[in-house]
Amino acid sequence: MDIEKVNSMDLGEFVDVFGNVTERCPLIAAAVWSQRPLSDLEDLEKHFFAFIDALPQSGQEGILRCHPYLAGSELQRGTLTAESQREQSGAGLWSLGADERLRLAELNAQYRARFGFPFVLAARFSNRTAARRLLCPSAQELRTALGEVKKIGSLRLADLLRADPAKL
Ligand SMILES: NC(=O)N[C@H]1NC(=O)NC1=O
Repeated sequence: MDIEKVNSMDLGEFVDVFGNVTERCPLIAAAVWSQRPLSDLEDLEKHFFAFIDALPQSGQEGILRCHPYLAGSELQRGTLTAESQREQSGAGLWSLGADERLRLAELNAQYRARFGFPFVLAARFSNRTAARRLLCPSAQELRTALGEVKKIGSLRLADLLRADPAKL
């Protein structure tokens, strides 16, 4: 997909295509649409991130709260968004053993209790040092978690832009 195609989309089409670049936050895509014409694909990503950065803390925490738990019940039930399902399954979270699933559920619960939003990690870049984030000061952790939201968004945008426009 090229930038001319992106700039030619009406609001409905744009939100259909880009509405889940930030998980369950189509409002961000709607806001980016009103910034057209976009100069290039980098500009598109920049507007998503600028919107997130400009939100008050309550809005930034709201974005994090729209994310599903990693390896949570939604993954088991198959009720995640298509993107999350792909990312979490691809990172092996679907096939965790019972012990690992329990350990992750405990970490998710501890993290949620400490920070007030779910633990967010770009699962496709996952590594096992992530549990250390539980020990971070809250302001630092909010920045880290939003950085993960942006990594997830970049990967989702890259997938969409690689996609054949004829299939969109
Ligand atoms: N909680 C959380 O990090 N969720 C996610 N991360 C990711 O890469 N896909 C998700 O659904």
